[in-house]
Amino acid sequence: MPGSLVGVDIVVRCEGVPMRVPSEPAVRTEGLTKRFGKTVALDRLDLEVSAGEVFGFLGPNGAGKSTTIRLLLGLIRPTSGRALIFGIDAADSVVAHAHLAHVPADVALWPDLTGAEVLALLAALGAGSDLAYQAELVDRFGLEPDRRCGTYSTGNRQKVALIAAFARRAPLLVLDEPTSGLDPLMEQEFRACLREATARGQTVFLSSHQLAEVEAVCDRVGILRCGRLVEVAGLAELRRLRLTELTATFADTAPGYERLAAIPGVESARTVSESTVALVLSGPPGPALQFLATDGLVGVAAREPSLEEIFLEYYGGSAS
Ligand SMILES: Nc1ncnc2c1ncn2[C@@H]1O[C@H](COP(=O)(O)OP(=O)(O)OP(=O)(O)O)[C@@H](O)[C@H]1O
Repeated sequence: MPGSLVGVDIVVRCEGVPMRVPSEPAVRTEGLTKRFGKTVALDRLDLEVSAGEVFGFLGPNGAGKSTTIRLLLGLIRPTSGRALIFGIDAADSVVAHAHLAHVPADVALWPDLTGAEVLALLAALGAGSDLAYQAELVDRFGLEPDRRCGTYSTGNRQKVALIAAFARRAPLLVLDEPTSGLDPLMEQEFRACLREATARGQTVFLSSHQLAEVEAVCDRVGILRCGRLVEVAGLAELRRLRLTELTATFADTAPGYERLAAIPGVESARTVSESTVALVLSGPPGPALQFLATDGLVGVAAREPSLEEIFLEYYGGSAS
């Protein structure tokens, strides 16, 4: 039995369990902690994801993302604290799994079954799937359903798991690095599926390394570092944490560092080339623009920080 499908297996046993109306938060963790020997994989995580939200869960390798997801799925027991899925203790996995669909980071499938057979099996095991939508997704993801899973690439295995999860009518989707094997076209399809899921009212808990993806699809983001949640914020809030970079190009020599660094609101300045300087601003750009607006100025560009830069800032310049 492929380990990655353990979550799906649990759903089998909850057929017929009545779906609870999700009035509780989709995910709530209270002091959730997991130690493996001396390693503190997750340290007192307090997190709440509202029903209907798309929540991005970011962190470098080893930060504790997969441990959190395994705790949410009830696959491992917390050392202390607890995780709740729509108010149900994740440890009560038979009931909790009736409310979620899961896509693991490493999708393992039965190698001798075809994609179509695996999808049929997963739909039959689950607590309810939309088969017409599943067939539509097979087309949209360009999956060749008649091939045996043993011949599928990583991306194709991921497609099977995604199609099965998106077709499942579960109020919570837990997606662990779901697009790492998909090409850009399929990533667009994935994003369309996410929009359709949220339009149906489903909640999405998305663990990802792909910052552009998180930026494109998530309402809020939690950043995990060494097992600790260092930030939970909306994307706009996260961007405000960072400074703005202004690049100015002159016809001749750009002003020197000392003069630039003295401008109010300039956090730092660097020389890009003899004629170009880059300023990092913490406040309104007026004073810097006034200083720069001389006859010699030939170009100026302001840049909003990407989530990646914000993310890297948390890790002191290193994402891993
Ligand atoms: N079964 C285990 N036994 C011992 N240590 C473990 C176990 N599972 C995870 N860890 C450790 O717990 C920490 C968190 O690991 P986890 O897999 O949750 O990180 P992650 O954020 O998912 O990383 P990645 O992005 O690389 O998947 C790491 O230090 C890891 O080595």
